[in-house]
Parts: sequence; structure tokens; C-alpha cells
Amino acid sequence: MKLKIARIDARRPESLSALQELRHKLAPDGNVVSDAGRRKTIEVFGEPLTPTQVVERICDDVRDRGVEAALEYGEKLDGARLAADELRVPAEELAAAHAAAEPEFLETVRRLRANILRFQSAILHTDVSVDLPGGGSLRQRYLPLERVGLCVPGGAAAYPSTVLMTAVPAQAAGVKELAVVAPPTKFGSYNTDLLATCHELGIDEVYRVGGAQAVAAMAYGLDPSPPQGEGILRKVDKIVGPGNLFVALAKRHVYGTVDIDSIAGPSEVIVIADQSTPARYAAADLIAQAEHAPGSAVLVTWHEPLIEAVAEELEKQLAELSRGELAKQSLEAFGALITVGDRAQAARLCDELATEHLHLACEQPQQLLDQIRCAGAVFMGPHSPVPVGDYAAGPSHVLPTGATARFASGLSSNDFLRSNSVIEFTAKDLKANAEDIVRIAEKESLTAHAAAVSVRLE
Ligand SMILES: NC(=O)c1ccc[n+]([C@@H]2O[C@H](COP(=O)([O-])OP(=O)(O)OC[C@H]3O[C@@H](n4cnc5c(N)ncnc54)[C@H](O)[C@@H]3O)[C@@H](O)[C@H]2O)c1
Ligand SMILES: N[C@H](CO)Cc1c[nH]c[nH+]1
Ligand SMILES: [Zn+2]
Repeated sequence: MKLKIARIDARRPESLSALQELRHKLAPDGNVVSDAGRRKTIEVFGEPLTPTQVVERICDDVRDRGVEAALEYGEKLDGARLAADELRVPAEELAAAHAAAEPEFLETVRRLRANILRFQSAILHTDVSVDLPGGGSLRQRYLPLERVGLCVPGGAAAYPSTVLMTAVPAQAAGVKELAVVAPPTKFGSYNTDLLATCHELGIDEVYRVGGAQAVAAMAYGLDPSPPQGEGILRKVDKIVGPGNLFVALAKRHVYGTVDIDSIAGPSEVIVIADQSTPARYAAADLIAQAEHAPGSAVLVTWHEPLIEAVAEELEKQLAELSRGELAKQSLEAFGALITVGDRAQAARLCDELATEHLHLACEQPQQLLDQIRCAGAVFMGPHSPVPVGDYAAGPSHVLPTGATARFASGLSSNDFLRSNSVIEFTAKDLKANAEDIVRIAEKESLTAHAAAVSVRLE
């Protein structure tokens, strides 16, 4: 299988434009969509629109027309013709999927759940109290969110692991109401392993809706006028979880109406390799991300012979894979093999691309990590490939993509908490602080603020 993957020599000044193009493709503003996506857009809307325009139309339509619009998009985009009362997966279907699941699969789900819960509970914020030396006692109080929506992808692959990686952190934080949305496809809400995983975790709200329409449905609610109909999706407080470009852009669109976690779009990896890295490991790691379809995979090395060795391995391994053709398309559209001058240049490039997954598959990974700040999750050394984090380790696999790791972090139990500050002063504490409060209030000409303190000193 002949693979046309970009080769970039970052040591040459003219490589700059190739690197910028790569970066743009990976960012959500790049709005890169496949030809198939563009064809689908024309079929649905009768005109070629950008993904951002598509998402705005879908979200506004679902906000205005509710369940009717959500079902129409499910039919047009996913080919599923459903009635309003078929939107929610019946409790009996969840129980039946669980009863029919392979016992070994359920045991794996339980072990993975325990790993995730252990880590997510360990990192959870706890209340903090501070007594001020000048008087006054302060508290930071953390409370779980009430109702959260979990996006589980289902276009090109099935993701029971994403149910675990979103629901278990939420449960560690104490969230009681969880609603799962997954497209009405064989990889989504018709996937019995996914339904069995939901049941195992005690999730009983699963809806057959995906893409931007699912995000809008959770942000606005499908039946905004109470009383809520049975089976109609109610508005949530926060939407978390990954998805394709349409899901990521929709989450960005509804932010403010509800909270979101981050832009967790199409998967990405940068593998940093050197003379110690077997080419077959590096190739396998790149393909593992590309098979998400779409997924981006970039090799960075200062050991030049590795570029062609990995290119050869990629062709060999792609030919043997069931999803080889899909992975090949991703590698050709969003992949690159990059040569850098040295480790320091590799570190700088990583910070610029701020990738979702960074695998330091080279010697002395800690020394390199000390020079890098931006990545969703970092995998250290030759025996920590990304699937360890995708499935088993404990940190959530829902991670920021498209260079948003410059400012965003991976999903964690703390994303499901809100905090209140609690301020308590006695008369003595107030007196001790009054002079400063009155002085700064007067500087702002907010004399009523000053008076609210002075009145208590009389
Ligand atoms: N960043 C992360 O944490 C993370 C984790 C897991 C998966 N992922 C990524 O999630 C993505 C999952 O994508 P997927 O496609 O398999 O599933 P998905 O469920 O995210 O998207 C499928 C939905 O997209 C909508 N859609 C498809 N084409 C459209 C078009 N042209 N116009 C409007 N809507 C359209 C449809 O409604 C469909 O239901 C992959 O790219 C994978 O890499 C990311
Ligand atoms: N690599 C994905 C995060 O970008 C997570 C995942 C789920 N299943 C397999 N992998
Ligand atoms: Zn993965």
C-alpha cells in the first residue's frame, strides 16, 4: 500500500510554511473537513458551507424546533429514522445488553473503572479553610454539578472506553445525573458493548442522537416548556466528551449557555523518537492514532535515518490492518514525518503544536519533558504507548486537541465541581479591616460600599 505522507525538514527555513499549514490543519479554526463531509453538507443543506456554518445552523435549528429538528438531522446525517419516543434507549434494552455481554468484557470494564476511580478520586479538590492573620475566616467549598451530558462518539468507531473516561470522573466528583448521547449508528447508541458499559456504571439516560444536534439538544433541552415529556432530553449544566469536528465546534458554539470541558476533537499524537526507538514501535504508535479516522499522527526525530525506516514500516503495517485504509487516509491528510536538528528544536516544536498526546519514545524522556510545557497527556519511554492512557491508566482520555493544550487541560473529576468562596467576619475582624476597605471604596468613588462598612462601626 503506497503511502503519501508529508516529510518536513524543520532544519530548513523554507519548512516554516509546511509547519504552519500542518498546525492550521490541526487547530479547530482550521475547520478541515474531508471530501465525504463536504458532500454530506451539500446533500443536507443544498450548498457548500464551512463546518462552522453547518454547526451554527444545526444548533440554532435544534434550539428553535427542539426534538423534531434533532430527529431530522439524525435521519439526514446518520440515516436513522426515529420517532420522539425512540430517542431514549429503554431501560430494558440497557439491561438486556448488559445481560448478554461477554463476562470477560464486563470484568475488564470493572477493572478499568477501578483504575480510573482510584486516580480521579486521588486528584479531587477538597474544601480549604484559611484564617486571616488580620481577622476573618475564609473557605473554598467544592460542590458537584447537578446534571452533566456526556458525548460518546459513534461515527467511525465504537467507544465504550469513552463512557468510562467521562462517567467515572463525574461519579468520582459526586455528579448524580448523567445523560449519555451517542449517534444512532452501529458504533454509537446501537452498540451493545457501549450500552452494557452504561448499565454497568449505573447510567440509565442514554439517547440516540449524535453530532452537533446532540450537543444542541443537551445545551437547550429538547422540550423547553415544562412539564417535560417522558423520554425527552432535558437541558444539562455542562457538556463534556470528545467527538469529530462538528461535535467540537458545536460545544464551542453552545459554551455560555452551558459549560463545556474543552475542545476534544479529532485525536492527535506526536511521537518523539531517536536512534534507540524501533521503527516498528514508532509506526505502530502513529497508526494507532490515525485509525481513529480522522486522527493526526506526527513523528519528530533528530535521527534522520528513522524517517525512511518509519515510512517503510507504516506501509508494511497498514497493509496488515483491518482499518488500514482509514488510517492511511488520516496519515495522508493529517500526518507528517519531521526531521529536527536536535532535542531542543524538538521541544520547541512540541510546544508550538501543543498536541493532545505526546509520546517521548526516545532516550532520557524526563530530560526532554523538562523542556516542554504544552501537551494534553505525556507518555514516557518505549513501554508507555498511548493506548495505556486511552484505556487503562486512570487519567481521562478526553484531552484537548488542535493546539488548545496551550491553555486547556484534559478532563478530570475536578471539571465536575463548582466552588463557592465563603467569607465570615466577626465584628472584631470587620473593625480590623475597615480602614483598608473604606479607603479603597472611596478611591473608586463607591461611597455606599464604604458606608456599608462604616455603619457597622458606629
Ligand atoms: N480528543 C479526545 O479526547 C478524543 C477521544 C476519543 C475520540 N476522539 C475523536 O473523536 C472523533 C469521533 O468521530 P466520529 O466521526 O467517529 O464520531 P462522532 O460521534 O464524534 O461524530 C459523528 C457525528 O458527526 C455528525 N456528522 C458527520 N458528518 C457530518 C457533516 N458533514 N455535517 C454535519 N454533521 C456531520 C453526524 O451527526 C454523526 O452522528 C474521532 O476524530 C476521534 O479521533 C477524540
Ligand atoms: N485516543 C483517544 C483520545 O484521543 C481515546 C480512545 C478511545 N478509544 C481508543 N482511544
Ligand atoms: Zn485512541
